Amino acid sequence: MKNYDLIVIGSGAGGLTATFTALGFGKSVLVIEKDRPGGECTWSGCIPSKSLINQAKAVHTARKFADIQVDGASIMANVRAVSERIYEHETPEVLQKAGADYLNGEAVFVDAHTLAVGDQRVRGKKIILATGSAPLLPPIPGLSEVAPLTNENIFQLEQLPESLLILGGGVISMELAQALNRLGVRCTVVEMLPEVLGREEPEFAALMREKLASEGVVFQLDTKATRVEKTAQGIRLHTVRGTQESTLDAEQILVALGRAPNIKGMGLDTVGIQVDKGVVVNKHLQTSLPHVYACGDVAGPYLLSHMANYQGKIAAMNAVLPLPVKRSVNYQHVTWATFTDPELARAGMTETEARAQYGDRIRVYHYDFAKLDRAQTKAGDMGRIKLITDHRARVLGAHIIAERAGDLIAEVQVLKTLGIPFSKLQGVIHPYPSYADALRQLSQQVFLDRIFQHPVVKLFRSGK
Ligand SMILES: Cc1cc2nc3c(=O)[nH]c(=O)nc-3n(C[C@H](O)[C@H](O)[C@H](O)COP(=O)(O)OP(=O)(O)OC[C@H]3O[C@@H](n4cnc5c(N)ncnc54)[C@H](O)[C@@H]3O)c2cc1C
Ligand SMILES: NC(=O)c1ccc[n+]([C@@H]2O[C@H](COP(=O)([O-])OP(=O)(O)OC[C@H]3O[C@@H](n4cnc5c(N)ncnc54)[C@H](O)[C@@H]3O)[C@@H](O)[C@H]2O)c1
Repeated sequence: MKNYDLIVIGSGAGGLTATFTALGFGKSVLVIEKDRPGGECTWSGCIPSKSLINQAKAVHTARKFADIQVDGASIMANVRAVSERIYEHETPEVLQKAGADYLNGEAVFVDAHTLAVGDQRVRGKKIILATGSAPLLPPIPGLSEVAPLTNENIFQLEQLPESLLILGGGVISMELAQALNRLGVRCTVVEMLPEVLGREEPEFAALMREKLASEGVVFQLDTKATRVEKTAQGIRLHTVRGTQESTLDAEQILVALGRAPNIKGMGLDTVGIQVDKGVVVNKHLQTSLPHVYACGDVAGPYLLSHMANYQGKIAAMNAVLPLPVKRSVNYQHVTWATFTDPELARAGMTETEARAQYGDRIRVYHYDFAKLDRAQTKAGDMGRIKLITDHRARVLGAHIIAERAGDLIAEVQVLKTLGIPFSKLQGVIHPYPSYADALRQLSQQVFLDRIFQHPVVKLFRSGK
């Protein structure tokens, strides 16, 4: 039986990063993958969704100037072609060329160090679980019988449906509802909470919903799905809102209700690896078996590609380096973006979270892109920034809804992570007319506020 320094189970964002990190330290690494390398990001997540979003945005823009007919089949073929292009950098051959061994199959624990892959047995001094997550399918009567769409099969569609019910008003729902609606699919979003995008600053989530609604997406908020059935035309969803029952009809239904960790059939219980919402890990990403680590969606808490990368690197270093002190994860500076149009990006806390922690000493600033020349050059370009700082202008939270918000947040993220007061940005030259200049303009506001908040200036002004 072959013995490895490290066995990585799963080759998505987390597993690939862990593999290349361990290889970089000259360790022997085996990657076990049941499907193709690349994982959700490449095949059924970030990449195909962003490709669909980009094409839908092009169609939406073109429609302002001409009568455009959408060819759903070629759009979906393009989506798949983009995934194949990304995959070229992640194939088993690429992994083997970098020095890893590769086994195709499902890994099952035989004992704490031994894994079975079909008939083969392999042994690892250390093991990393990077098996990701799958769409959560709640036990709504009739749902599994109608073979619903999920992120795992929607990008394989050859044709776009005429109409689509989307269960859940989270990130997947908002990104896909807008894109598909722009491509001519009538979308209805059913969300059980009073507002969509529950992880966002509430006023920005509302702005995003209003934007999508203005484009034609229908929202049923505060609404629970109770039953699903097949009809001659497609799908009928039974819902309840308070005490009011009703039905919604569409050609197909997409389930986007959150995720469940991929752990089934791996024998985790036989070797004593604890599982709660996901695989339970400590701050060093060790599971309840200290030589077994976990990273990415299977562990959480942030189900994001860049967080899987971040954790994958730390898990691999802790697993293979004989250092006396292990590295710890630090979630103080997490950021993410929702790639709707406009994009919605967040770094750090909401205002409510910041107030709960810092009380009324926080400062809150707002910026409207109506003041930004660049935004004015594009009709209908809406945008807002909400910035929350401590009394020394250090960023506690930032929320941007705007064109390129996912990129703009990176500048805020640098200041936040390095502890640089936001007011310092006012002295940094920015290109004109750029979207990023909005941040410089906002920093002038923060800079002036700092001056006016200074006790001496306050005293002087109160004496006037
Ligand atoms: C529609 C959609 C859009 C998204 N967009 C974004 C985005 O824009 N930005 C972002 O940051 N995140 C996005 N995400 C989230 C992102 O895709 C995930 O957080 C990320 O892919 C998780 O990486 P991972 O390595 O943990 O798992 P995965 O990428 O899921 O990889 C797990 C791998 O393990 C394999 N595997 C599972 N079980 C076994 C087993 N027993 N044996 C062997 N192999 C196994 C699987 O086949 C898979 O290849 C999106 C998700 C979805 C669904
Ligand atoms: N741009 C990005 O970074 C990006 C894009 C897509 C997905 N993702 C990741 O994928 C993960 C999964 O996305 P998701 O959209 O499936 O989950 P989500 O957690 O974002 O949203 C699920 C939504 O479904 C609602 N819901 C749950 N049960 C319901 C029910 N029975 N009836 C009606 N509504 C119900 C929830 O209230 C919630 O709003 C996210 O956590 C995110 O991290 C990230």
